[in-house]
Amino acid sequence: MILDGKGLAARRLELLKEDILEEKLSPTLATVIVGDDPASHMYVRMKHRACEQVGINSVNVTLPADTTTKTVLDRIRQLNEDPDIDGILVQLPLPEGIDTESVIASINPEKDVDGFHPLNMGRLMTGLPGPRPCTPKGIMTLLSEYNIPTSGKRAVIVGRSVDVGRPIGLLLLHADATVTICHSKTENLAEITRQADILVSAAGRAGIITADMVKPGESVIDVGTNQVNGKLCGDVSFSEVEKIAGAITPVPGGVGPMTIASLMENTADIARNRCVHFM
Ligand SMILES: Nc1nc(=O)c2c([nH]1)NC[C@@H]1CN(c3ccc(C(=O)N[C@@H](CCC(=O)O)C(=O)O)cc3)C=[N+]21
Repeated sequence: MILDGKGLAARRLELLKEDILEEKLSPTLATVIVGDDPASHMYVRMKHRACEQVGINSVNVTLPADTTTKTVLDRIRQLNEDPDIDGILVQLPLPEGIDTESVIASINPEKDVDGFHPLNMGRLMTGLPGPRPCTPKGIMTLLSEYNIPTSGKRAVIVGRSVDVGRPIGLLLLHADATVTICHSKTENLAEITRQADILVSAAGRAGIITADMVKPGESVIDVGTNQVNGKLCGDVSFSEVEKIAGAITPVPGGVGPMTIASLMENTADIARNRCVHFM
């Protein structure tokens, strides 16, 4: 079965649009992009398009690639203090020379739509409510909407990034999965991935998940967004793994659109709660 992230995300955006109207919310998302990386600009444009679709206002701040960390921090302070801004998203990766950790830590945690602020990472770790990182949240929505069980199941994650690998591990753990996080130093990777009921690949290496690494019936979630000869492809060798997996997400059309849907949901949640729910 192919897991249709694109279709599910579209349905969720429709529902969110109705909720925003009914609840008379007027959320505003601010995006901050530093430099001129074409992929980053494309992603930010997609986020603004989604905002338009659901009735979220959006503003963008673009800073030149040679901006100093201090200038980025100053702009974020302005957005933090602006009562008209509900959510702040700093598009990653930031150009070399900018202190990403300080930038993320400077975002008001109440406006942190990505859930990347250390306080919100702590809330995720402990299971307290808070905004959850968008890609992991989108994956959990996809699993639950397709009734793919997690409780007692073996989840194997390939990749230990702070934005995907680690937080999806925690969300799956909170959902009572038995979680293994693999990475570039893992020995006998195929042996481990073959034991999974749910395999999440967030390694960022095209084609690293091959048919021999997947057991029949396994659910395979592909987070890869790799450019290969100008074409977007995932971490999974789709054509061979599709025949073995019980369920699999395509790239494009799988996790990517769910990430954007989660971002819209987080932005609306922040507008609803405004310092209440997350504290
Ligand atoms: N602060 C921050 N938050 C992020 O959430 C964040 C980020 N920085 N930096 C980059 C990554 C990447 N990311 C994607 C979002 C949507 C698609 C997506 O919708 N992709 C489409 C295809 C797009 C295409 O056609 O190229 C799909 O998979 O179907 C992909 C990747 C969010 N990220």
